[in-house]
Amino acid sequence: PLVTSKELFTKAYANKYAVGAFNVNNMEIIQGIVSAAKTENAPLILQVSAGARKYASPIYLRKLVEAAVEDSNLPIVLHLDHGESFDICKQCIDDGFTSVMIDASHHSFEENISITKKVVEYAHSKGVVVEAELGRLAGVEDDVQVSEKDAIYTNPEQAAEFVQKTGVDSLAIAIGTSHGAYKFKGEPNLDFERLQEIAKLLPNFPLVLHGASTVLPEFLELCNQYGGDIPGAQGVPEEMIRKATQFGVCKVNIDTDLRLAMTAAVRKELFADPKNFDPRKYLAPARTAIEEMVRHKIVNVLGSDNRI
Ligand SMILES: O=C(COP(=O)(O)O)NO
Ligand SMILES: [Ca+2]
Ligand code: NA
Ligand SMILES: [Zn+2]
Repeated sequence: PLVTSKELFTKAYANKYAVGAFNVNNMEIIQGIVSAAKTENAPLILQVSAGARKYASPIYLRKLVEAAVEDSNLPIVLHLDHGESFDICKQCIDDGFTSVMIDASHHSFEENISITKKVVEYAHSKGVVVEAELGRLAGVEDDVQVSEKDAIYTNPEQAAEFVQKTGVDSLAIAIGTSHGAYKFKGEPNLDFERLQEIAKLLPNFPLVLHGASTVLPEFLELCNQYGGDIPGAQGVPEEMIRKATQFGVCKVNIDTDLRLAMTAAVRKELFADPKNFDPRKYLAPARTAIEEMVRHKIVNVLGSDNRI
């Protein structure tokens, strides 16, 4: 069924695992993710960004997710990723989303609180849960560009005050991750002391990790082997994500690893069969690549297998 993340996060927190939140843009991506979760008996968050709504149009994504729920019978959350305003959050809530993120983290602390509070009031009146963000990730999130200097890590005391004043259901934090395929200049590292401090001040409160793709080398190499040009990309090592799930992180956002898996499979297939012009011939392997990658994440990184 279509569910909110409330119970999913309560169980994830108690058992120290995280629920995968995967960005979706089309049918094959959704099918790949959902079949992986079905195989592994894992709860699932399918998240839609503003860019995805523009690309596929809201109604197609909504209906595709409805089909996924009906076909898989999994507990699935339909979540708005990086909602930029109260209006888009309201629109998605009215459209049947069970969870929305209001990302007002680039505003002042006070402004972030007031916008988030407004979304929480409306969402809760409709039985929908809210994710907000405090702190700034660098990197690219569709059309949200944050430069390195503006990236500010989450302040633990501010996080506690923010949650108390807004009534938000989960909080995306900045501890060193960033969006996209170029996450670290030097060695990858996350501020685990900061994470533990936030978790200590917000016991039993679900934290969200954005920019959590690993940029899996196998797909990076395949992309570059078959005509891609993605030099020097690197993500968050999987053991760091696993570690984060031990300190209150209940939702892990993954988009870039999906993109790389799909692109690698398509590039490889197009090279393999130059005579082919049936899209199904390169979209089916792409779907399978996504399915296998998501199964790997569920079992080896998130720990959300057999949690239904
Ligand atoms: O945070 C993300 C995705 O992050 P990645 O680019 O690391 O997949 N979406 O909101
Ligand atoms: Ca933000
Ligand atoms: Na989100
Ligand atoms: Zn994000």
